[in-house]
Amino acid sequence: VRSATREISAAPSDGVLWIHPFRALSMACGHWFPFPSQIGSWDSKFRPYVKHGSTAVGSVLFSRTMPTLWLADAEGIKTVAGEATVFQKDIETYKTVNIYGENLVGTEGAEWRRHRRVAKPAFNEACNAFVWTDTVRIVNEWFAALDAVEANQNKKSITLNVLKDLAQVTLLVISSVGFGRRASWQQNASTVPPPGQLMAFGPAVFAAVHYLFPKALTPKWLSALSERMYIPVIGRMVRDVNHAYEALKLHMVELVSLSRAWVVEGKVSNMDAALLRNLVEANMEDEDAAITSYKNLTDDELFSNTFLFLLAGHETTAHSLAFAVAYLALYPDVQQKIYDEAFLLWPDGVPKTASTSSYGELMPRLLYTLATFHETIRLFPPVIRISKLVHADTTIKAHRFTTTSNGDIDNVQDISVPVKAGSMVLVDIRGLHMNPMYWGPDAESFKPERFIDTESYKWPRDAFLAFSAGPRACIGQRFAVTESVCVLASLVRTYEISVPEKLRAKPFEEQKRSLLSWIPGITMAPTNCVVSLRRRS
Ligand code: HEM
Repeated sequence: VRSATREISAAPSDGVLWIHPFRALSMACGHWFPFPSQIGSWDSKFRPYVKHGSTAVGSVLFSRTMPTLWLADAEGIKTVAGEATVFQKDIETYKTVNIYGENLVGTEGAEWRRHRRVAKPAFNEACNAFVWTDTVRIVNEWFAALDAVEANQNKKSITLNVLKDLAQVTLLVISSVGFGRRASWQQNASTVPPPGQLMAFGPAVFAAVHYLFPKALTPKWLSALSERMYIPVIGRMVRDVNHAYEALKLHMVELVSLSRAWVVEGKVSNMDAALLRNLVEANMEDEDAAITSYKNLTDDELFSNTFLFLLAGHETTAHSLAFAVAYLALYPDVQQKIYDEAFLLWPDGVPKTASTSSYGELMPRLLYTLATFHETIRLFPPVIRISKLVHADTTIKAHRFTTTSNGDIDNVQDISVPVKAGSMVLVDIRGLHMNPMYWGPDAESFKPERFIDTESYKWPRDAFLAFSAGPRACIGQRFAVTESVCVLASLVRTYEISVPEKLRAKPFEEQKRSLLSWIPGITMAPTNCVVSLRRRS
């Protein structure tokens, strides 16, 4: 440990990192340990960097006696994100999502390029236009369901935890745009599965996401054994996990078979379910050749990417939207500005359907809504950190500084931190987002205006990393932003969002603590986005 500490001694050391930041234990006890002032805590924000007066802080990962450098520095992170051969993904940490095989997020180098080249062409402006039209269609279904609840309860407003509904919205959007599956809003766990299926589509995806960690932690022999004999305590759960993944696989087989048939019969247009079509076509090409052609996917990779996109394409966006809705309940002035923006677009209310051209016309007019979404994921980035393994000796730029009593950063000095091959660099997204060097002394406050450029101010692009950066940046960034802006504008145009009745008399800080509470999970997961919705006249 001592020699590992010496290797990164140019950065101040925070000591030993006892818990691997990407293991299940880090998620299980992430709220309490490491303590929030320590590096590696899910809730440390920028505190450890202030403690050490440096935007680069060293520590040693105990389980691998590996020197690790934590970075909350825009300049240093730009190098790490940009130099893809020196800083490679620590793919070990992505095994959890490799349930069905290798996929885009969990591969590196030539393998990763092969997956990315297959998927990338589907993420274009035509796809974003479909995201817009499908989101309008799906939020209308959601609003109709909300109105039905309101009418049933005979009340003027309803109170609900929006996360479940937003997960449903975002799942329906990725299923429709990416995979051509137009599922109904009404599906839930008790929906009778269609013939040949074990569960309805939506519930199968949610169950698989719910059981992601148990699935990754259960050895194959235990899964098989649980189907043959009674295993006390955990047997039932293991069987439920098996059931969920089998149910999802059956749906994926159906999606793939349909798409394959359409491709063979030449029935698909270039735009329809482009993501699925790309994956399927790559799987069909060169069937007899060895897997050396870049545009080729094995069956396992086809299913694994399908699962990955269903998961990554809805979970992060749903969590971000739920935090955003909680913020809108807490900050009525911000909500009013979104309403004003949305009213100009839709004076008669959100239309029941939208044409694909409305994306290009309306999206650029929702600048404040976009700023609000960005500000939400600055404060609550779903992915809070990314690990990279260092493959060659190199140096990383960072800064030393002092902090004044009002939180201002002072005496900033450039430093260069040498890192050796075999070390790990942890890109601390939440730390960077809370760094006052870029976001000012009020970096922890919610202010969408900081994402609006003016003549004298350009918001610091390099200090915003919610979608990562460089070649491994999120492939679905524009997809997520289009969908989220459309959901937020439509929701605010249709409903007034407020803090729920039982919190109204409480002090603001308590309301905030309650509505913005979260737990560590695959991503930062909101736990209590309970708001009151009243339909606007
Ligand atoms: C608010 C929503 C989203 C956020 C904040 C987000 C964030 C991120 C981040 C930080 C990464 C890099 C992860 C890493 O390197 O470990 C990433 C990668 C990825 N995201 Fe997203 N994402 C969002 C929505 C989406 C959507 C809607 C899709 C698909 C439709 C998607 C698909 C992916 C995929 C496939 C990757 C892996 C890309 C690669 O490694 O080449 N994401 N995302």
